[in-house]
Amino acid sequence: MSNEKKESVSKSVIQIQHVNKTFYQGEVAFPILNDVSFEIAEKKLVTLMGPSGSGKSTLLNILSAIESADSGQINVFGNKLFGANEKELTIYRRKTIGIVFQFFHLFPYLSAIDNVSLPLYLSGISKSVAEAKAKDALSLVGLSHRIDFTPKEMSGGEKQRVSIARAIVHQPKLILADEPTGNLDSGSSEMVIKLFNRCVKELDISVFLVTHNEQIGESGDINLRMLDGKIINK
Ligand SMILES: Nc1ncnc2c1ncn2[C@@H]1O[C@H](COP(=O)(O)OP(=O)(O)OP(=O)(O)O)[C@@H](O)[C@H]1O
Repeated sequence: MSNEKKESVSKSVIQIQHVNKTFYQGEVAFPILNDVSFEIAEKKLVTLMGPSGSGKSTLLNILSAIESADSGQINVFGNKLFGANEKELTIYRRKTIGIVFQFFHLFPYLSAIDNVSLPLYLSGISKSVAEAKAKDALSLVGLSHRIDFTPKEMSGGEKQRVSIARAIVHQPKLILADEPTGNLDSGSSEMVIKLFNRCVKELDISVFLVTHNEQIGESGDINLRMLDGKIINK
């Protein structure tokens, strides 16, 4: 192996090798991921585009440890997901990743600061420390003036910024986002993408996002394309 090759492998923080996933309806098999392999270096904004049904969310759900692969190797920041037990996956979800959803998944009757601090609090951090960290995260996404507002009192863009604050509050290594701008107007979408770029450049958090938006899909450091359960560019 050349030095150059060694260097690129050692700096890869997402390594996916020969991943397969099939869903079944009764006896009928639907292969969704077909021998997916790729590697991503650290501190990158990665976009993933592809036609509806091509397997993007399935791949993201596997990286999020929401779904498991049928076979293959999945190594994310040193966490080997394939074959990991539930305890290891819980620690991975708590420490290594933050998730951002298209429809925010915030508690509608809790304030922004409670939405962001709750996961920390539930993981055993004291309420005062959790709230201090949540305030910092909300300040980072430009919502210091909205910490006591509930999602019901916020715009879509503000709600997505709260969910980004929740995703970064525990200082994860990787944000996984499924259509994070799919429910937003163009101004709010731009702000969300700018925030993700700041996560990469200022906080050293990698971002892996699925999008249907061509412009966003071209704007990453790495722009992957999926077709029929395969990554067709790397
Ligand atoms: N839990 C499941 N059980 C059965 N089939 C599933 C399951 N999850 C996804 N599928 C099927 O797998 C295929 C790929 O779904 P997936 O959500 O990964 O595609 P996608 O590329 O993200 O599509 P979209 O852009 O429409 O969100 C679809 O045909 C879907 O119906």
